[in-house]
Amino acid sequence: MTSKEFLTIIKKEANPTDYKRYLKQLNYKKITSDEKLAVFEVPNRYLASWIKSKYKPLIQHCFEIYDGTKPHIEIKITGEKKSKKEIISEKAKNEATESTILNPSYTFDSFVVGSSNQMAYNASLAVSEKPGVQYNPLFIYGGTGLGKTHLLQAIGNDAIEKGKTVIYVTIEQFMNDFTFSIKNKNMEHFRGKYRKCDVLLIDDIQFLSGKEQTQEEFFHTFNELHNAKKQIVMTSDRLPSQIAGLVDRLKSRFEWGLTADIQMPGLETKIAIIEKKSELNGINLSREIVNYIATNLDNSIREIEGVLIKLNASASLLNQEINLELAQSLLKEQIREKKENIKLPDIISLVANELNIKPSDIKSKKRTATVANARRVVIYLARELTHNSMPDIAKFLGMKDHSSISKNIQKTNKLIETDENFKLIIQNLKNKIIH
Ligand SMILES: Nc1ncnc2c1ncn2[C@@H]1O[C@H](COP(=O)(O)OP(=O)(O)OP(=O)(O)O)[C@@H](O)[C@H]1O
Repeated sequence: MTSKEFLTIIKKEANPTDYKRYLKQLNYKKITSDEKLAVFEVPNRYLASWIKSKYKPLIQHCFEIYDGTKPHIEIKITGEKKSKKEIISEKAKNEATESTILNPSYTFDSFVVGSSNQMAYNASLAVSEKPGVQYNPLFIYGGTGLGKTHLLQAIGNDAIEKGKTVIYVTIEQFMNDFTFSIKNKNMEHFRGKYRKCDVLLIDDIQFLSGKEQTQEEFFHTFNELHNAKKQIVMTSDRLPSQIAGLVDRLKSRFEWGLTADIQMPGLETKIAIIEKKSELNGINLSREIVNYIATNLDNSIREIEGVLIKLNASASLLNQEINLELAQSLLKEQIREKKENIKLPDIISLVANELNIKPSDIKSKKRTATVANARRVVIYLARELTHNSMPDIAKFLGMKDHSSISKNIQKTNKLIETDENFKLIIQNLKNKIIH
């Protein structure tokens, strides 16, 4: 993203007066190669601290919707130079202390409800009306980019308005905060912070997997809050029982309250979301374009949002109206680029990693149920997400001919229709490869 593109995006998202007076002066410099830190410059210290306190989440949101990254934001003063050591220690401190930064646009009002997310929405609303009373903990799960964080933060925004103390963190931030506190012998502060809030919101809890010490600490945090009837809400890309490397006592606790899933919405809800998002961003789209986007994108709402922003940015950079041709060419280009970037070995390593087998097993002659299943998933994803032909895929996997590829795909399609859990696994893998 260029600095100009960034300004076009944030202009649509921010309050117009704030944009004109302050945000326009943001100069986007670069994102680090690991996509973890985006650097901006502004002319003075006052502006830097104002933007940091008020607009950091929205700036992050712009990255998220534009290209699916979620970097930390650093705002430097033009011409100011910091030593590498200073930058690293600042980043560690930020990671450790950043919490309760909620995106103000993630509210219940801006969330479109349909059958795919009705239960999660109703449960979130009930929790925010009476925290700690019903559904404790609430565990929201589903594929990436389908609105879990949106609902989680809507609960937070609502609870803050009601005067509650809210902590929102990703489990990664909780972990960083924990290790930072151990290192600095500041556990009392850490425990005081997490065990004294009214509402604890934890995003992406699946990353607790395998982190034994953090699980132990989180177990005590959980118990303390639960005993005190404080609300806990977590999100995850899978059910607690499917998080490998999570101790049983946490698995069972996560299912004490309510688990509610979010699925990819059907066509009507997708249309309503596109209409809502374009209205919120002041983007004018004809019904024809809305339908076109809704029927052609079915991976995640984040992807749809990204397309809307890109469409708007291209129209404004080209100084033309948004029309169907522009939408078609943008989508075609996006699909082509994606397919070119996805390689068969990447699919194999991701599937192997997610399904807990060795990548070499997939190309081997092994026929155990786990390996055969993983191979089938690889074949399906390779066909869906790359330009490779069936003979290409067969050759790559060392299989006899393309008829076995086609049989595998038929079997996978059947499983997707009949097995909800399998469908979720496929959807998750697809999203992980695409984003
Ligand atoms: N039903 C909805 N109504 C309005 N906006 C939605 C809805 N579902 C998703 N979105 C939007 O889609 C974007 C992605 O959603 P969100 O970040 O909440 O996804 P997620 O499920 O938490 O994904 P991840 O697991 O990758 O973190 C957000 O900008 C959110 O506002």
